[in-house]
Amino acid sequence: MPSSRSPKDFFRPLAVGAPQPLREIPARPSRAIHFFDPSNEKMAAKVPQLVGTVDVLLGNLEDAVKADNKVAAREGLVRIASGTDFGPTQLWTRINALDSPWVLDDLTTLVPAIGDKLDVVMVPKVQGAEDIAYVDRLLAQLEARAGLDRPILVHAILETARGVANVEEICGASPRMQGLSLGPADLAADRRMKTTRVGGGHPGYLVREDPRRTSDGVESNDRATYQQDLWHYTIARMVDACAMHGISPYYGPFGDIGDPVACEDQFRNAFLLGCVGAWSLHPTQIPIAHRVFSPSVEDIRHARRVVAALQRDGGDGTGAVMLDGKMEDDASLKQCLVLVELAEQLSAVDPELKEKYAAIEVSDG
Ligand SMILES: CCC(=O)SCCNC(=O)CCNC(=O)[C@H](O)C(C)(C)COP(=O)(O)OP(=O)(O)OC[C@H]1O[C@@H](n2cnc3c(N)ncnc32)[C@H](O)[C@@H]1OP(=O)(O)O
Ligand SMILES: O=CC(=O)O
Ligand SMILES: [Mg+2]
Repeated sequence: MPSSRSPKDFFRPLAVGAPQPLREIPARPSRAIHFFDPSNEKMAAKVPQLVGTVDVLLGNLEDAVKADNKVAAREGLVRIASGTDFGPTQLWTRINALDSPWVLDDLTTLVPAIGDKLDVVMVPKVQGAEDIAYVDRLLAQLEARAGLDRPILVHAILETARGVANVEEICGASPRMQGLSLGPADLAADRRMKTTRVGGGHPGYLVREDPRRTSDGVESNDRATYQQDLWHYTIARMVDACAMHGISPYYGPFGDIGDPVACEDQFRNAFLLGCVGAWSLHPTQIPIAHRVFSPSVEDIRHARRVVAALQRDGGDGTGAVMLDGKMEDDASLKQCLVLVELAEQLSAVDPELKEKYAAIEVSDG
């Protein structure tokens, strides 16, 4: 709960006539948040065919859209959203930064025109709870004027040092908060990190094995090195802050479009640490994110076996059992239930996965 609003006011609409804030953020699958530039005709033309093949389509208005194209991008998004039936696919937008000359027009144009279709507004370069409070109030006023019956949710990008320092208060700043994404490119610049890439690792960020002496006492130069994850600390902080506030963490962009293997590794690290999805910048990154952020058949088989073992013969999930030589108890059951519930949510939107998960046979023992 943020300190700026008293608990009794936290779930009150911030404008007369605005929709009632949600008490719980619905866990809708969002394995890939696919970015497109609505001012780019080729990309825009691809949007209708991407509907149904990706969990989230995001019309990007901020970085990567040329300053001269900001108005065209905003208008393009209104046109695309008005003319497209998004079916099961969510529609998000990334507005311009709060100190930019475009953001006010972004919100005052989009909410009346397509507010009924917009699920989430992504806000870049969020520094603290005050940024979320500003967007929260403005959205409430615009929703009230537009007569919307459900609140538009807010997603913040974690891409400034101050934002990272304030991550907990950002997550708890509004009942609209849906999630956070790591923004490694802006964050690296803001922190004055000495990297030049958009996400991913760096060969210089490593640990080296200790020197080894051969039997005749000579030091071997053959020392293994292990590249480390530059983003581990920030992702871990983000995951904890999001879990504490019941919202979702995401890895952001992976700029090396031509390296799907490293992209998959970076996404998987985020998945294992607790993230629910990542950004896709190019159509080739959509299947990578969908694959990584969907638990494997093997993991679901194991998870169901643990659940079955602890609930066998009317068991209530407490106590300890042995399965394949390993101890399973209340805590491992909870981990397995995370995967089982995720498989159920994904089955509701992905018929191929539904079939795969449904075909899993769980053996006894
Ligand atoms: C770094 C911090 C951040 O803020 S990251 C988020 C902001 N950046 C973005 O949103 C970038 C989005 N992606 C892009 O601009 C492009 O994919 C980039 C990376 C420039 C590559 O484009 P391009 O050289 O055209 O790729 P390509 O020739 O392989 O494209 C093949 C066909 O696919 C299309 N395409 C490309 N990207 C998208 C996309 N994101 N969504 C929909 N369609 C896309 C291309 O237009 C091209 O189409 P066609 O086959 O020629 O008709
Ligand atoms: O907006 C994303 C980033 O990495 O910067
Ligand atoms: Mg950024």
